[in-house]
Amino acid sequence: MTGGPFGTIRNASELAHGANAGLEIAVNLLEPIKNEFPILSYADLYELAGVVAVEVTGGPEIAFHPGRQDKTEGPEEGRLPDATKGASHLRDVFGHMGLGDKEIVALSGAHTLGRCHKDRSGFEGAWTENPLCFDNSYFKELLAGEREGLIQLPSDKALVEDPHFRPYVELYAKDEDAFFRDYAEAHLQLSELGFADA
Ligand code: HEM
Repeated sequence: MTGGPFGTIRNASELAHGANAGLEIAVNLLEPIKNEFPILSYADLYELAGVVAVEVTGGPEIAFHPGRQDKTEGPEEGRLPDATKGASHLRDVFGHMGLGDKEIVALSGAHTLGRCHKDRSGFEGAWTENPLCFDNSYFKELLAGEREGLIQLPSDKALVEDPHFRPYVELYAKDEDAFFRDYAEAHLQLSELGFADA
């Protein structure tokens, strides 16, 4: 199992990875908070920002345990998922982080928030009608199929097309509590990769 949050996204070299386009905006927004609370490591600060973002937009509470140590060297480019690829690629990338089918589908539900930008990923548009609200609408849209004005990436569509992913999409579309429970667990797991058992 490899990877984990070590705060290295603060480095210009990692921000320059294609899959991180646009993330310098979030990194820069967090810098004044780091200056005010230097006791927080960058790794803890970025993870805390993630759980707060999910919570304030209406999503589940996610446990947060501080204590991550920052590293100086980031990962090599090419470890993040490629939106133009399908199920086996997703299993490969997330498998290296110890995450399985349920976690892949649940975590993809974070696309209930935000949108794609042509000048960053090459894709354009939001996944849901209300991209500032964390709910299960991403899964409802996936099952309803593509429609004008909203986006579905090839990697999103893989979740409805793959017979092992699809049952989770169906479950989360009809049962938001199940989505919130599995999302919170998977997010916690991802946020504590490589972090001593707390
Ligand atoms: C399953 C594999 C995934 C792929 C291929 C993928 C790909 C992408 C792409 C291409 C964008 C658009 C970037 C842009 O143009 O600005 C995006 C945005 C986003 N992704 Fe993912 N993603 C994946 C998983 C995740 C996960 C696991 C999370 C969080 C738990 C996540 C959270 C987000 C959010 C919140 C945005 C919106 C950013 C914004 O509004 O600027 N994604 N993703």
